[in-house]
Amino acid sequence: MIDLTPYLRRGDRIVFGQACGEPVSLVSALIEQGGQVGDLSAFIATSFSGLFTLESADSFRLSSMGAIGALRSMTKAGKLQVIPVHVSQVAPMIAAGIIGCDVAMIQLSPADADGNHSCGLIGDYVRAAVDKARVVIAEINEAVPYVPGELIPASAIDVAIPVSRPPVEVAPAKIAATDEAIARHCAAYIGDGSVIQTGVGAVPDAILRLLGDRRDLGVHSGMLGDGLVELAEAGVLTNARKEIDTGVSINGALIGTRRLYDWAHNNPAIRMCATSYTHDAAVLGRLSRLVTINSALEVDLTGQVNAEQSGAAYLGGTGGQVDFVRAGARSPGGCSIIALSASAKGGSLSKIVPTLSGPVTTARSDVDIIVTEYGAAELKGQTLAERTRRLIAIADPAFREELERAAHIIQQRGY
Ligand SMILES: CC(=O)SCCNC(=O)CCNC(=O)[C@H](O)C(C)(C)COP(=O)(O)OP(=O)(O)OC[C@H]1O[C@@H](n2cnc3c(N)ncnc32)[C@H](O)[C@@H]1OP(=O)(O)O
Repeated sequence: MIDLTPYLRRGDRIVFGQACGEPVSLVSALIEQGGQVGDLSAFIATSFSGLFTLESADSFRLSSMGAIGALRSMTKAGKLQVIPVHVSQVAPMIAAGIIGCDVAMIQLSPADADGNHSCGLIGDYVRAAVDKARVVIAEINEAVPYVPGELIPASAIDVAIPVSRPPVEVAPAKIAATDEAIARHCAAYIGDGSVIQTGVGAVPDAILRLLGDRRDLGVHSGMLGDGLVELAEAGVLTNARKEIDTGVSINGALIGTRRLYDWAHNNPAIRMCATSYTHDAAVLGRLSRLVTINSALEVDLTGQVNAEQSGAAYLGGTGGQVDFVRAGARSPGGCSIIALSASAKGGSLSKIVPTLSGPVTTARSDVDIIVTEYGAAELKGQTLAERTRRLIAIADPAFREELERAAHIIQQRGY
């Protein structure tokens, strides 16, 4: 195991590459050795490695922009502090020193003939961390694909650690009947030439499976999963009609399995980008027919969306939701969809609620379309009363009467 202590100072603030770009060897070493250095803090946006546990939290203080993946249990135990921030703002905050970055710990592909390493599986805030850090420690993993796009020159790396081990993989989620029903309603908004932004998981995968008969789909997304490979191989994903990056799928994170990583290796049809490109309003504003699809925990009867907390429990995150909701809703011929199941906890809890139990992630003035397994509620430009009617129509039938009663009280009282 690499000895990190010569490179670290007491009180250092560390930024880790995230998701499947997590530098597993470096994180493991820091968990072992952090206590010897003392007073360390670290930021990571999401983690699927399983390395962050309640015990590992003793080595350094951890913060994140949400409670995604394995980070959820740490948030619950008070071992992880959440910074509410749009994905588009993480890199600028690192650059400005608001999210401290004395040390960048990242995972990269082997270098090309020009001495440049590909960011491989994660673009997003890696470059910002490299530019800001006093020390850049990079795990050079020969199992990481060389994905065209965001490159880090060898000269920017202070400590290069060669490793050879499979990078973190996230297996495709199991698709349930509810996911399929949600996907059908979402897919109705995706036509020939649409440009898709979506996350990874059961609903996005179910949507992609329904698009086999579309022509010339495009992608401009914060992340891509295995589901995209099939569409690309079937000739459906051509990016041919995009106004910018024609012929190329734009993304900031590959979250999937070896199948996706092999497909992306040296593939000119995909570009790994920083969030300053994937989530930037000016870039997104140049795309027509952009359909953005994100998820949530709750939606209230006026269309306010909560993707972060259920009561005191932090379960999700702000993510790129607002960046993409605004972009989709403004894109000519495009739209933005918030897709969620109508109920949680085995049907015992409605996700369409009179009042949110947590914060507003997407404002009702930004919201466009809400989809559940019972249909789509188009809210943009609708009055509060009409929104309430449309949202109750897509709520779980078991809760509709209760929601009608609550709506009546809200309407008498005034919204
Ligand atoms: C690489 C990058 O770009 S980083 C950006 C990462 N993305 C984000 O941060 C986006 C933020 N969004 C999210 O975190 C997710 O989409 C969520 C949390 C909003 C929804 O996640 P999903 O997994 O689709 O929701 P799902 O319905 O499966 O519920 C997840 C859990 O929350 C619980 N839950 C969901 N809704 C509710 C609710 N209204 N009340 C209570 N609990 C709820 C579920 O029971 C489930 O719990 P379990 O895991 O113990 O079974």
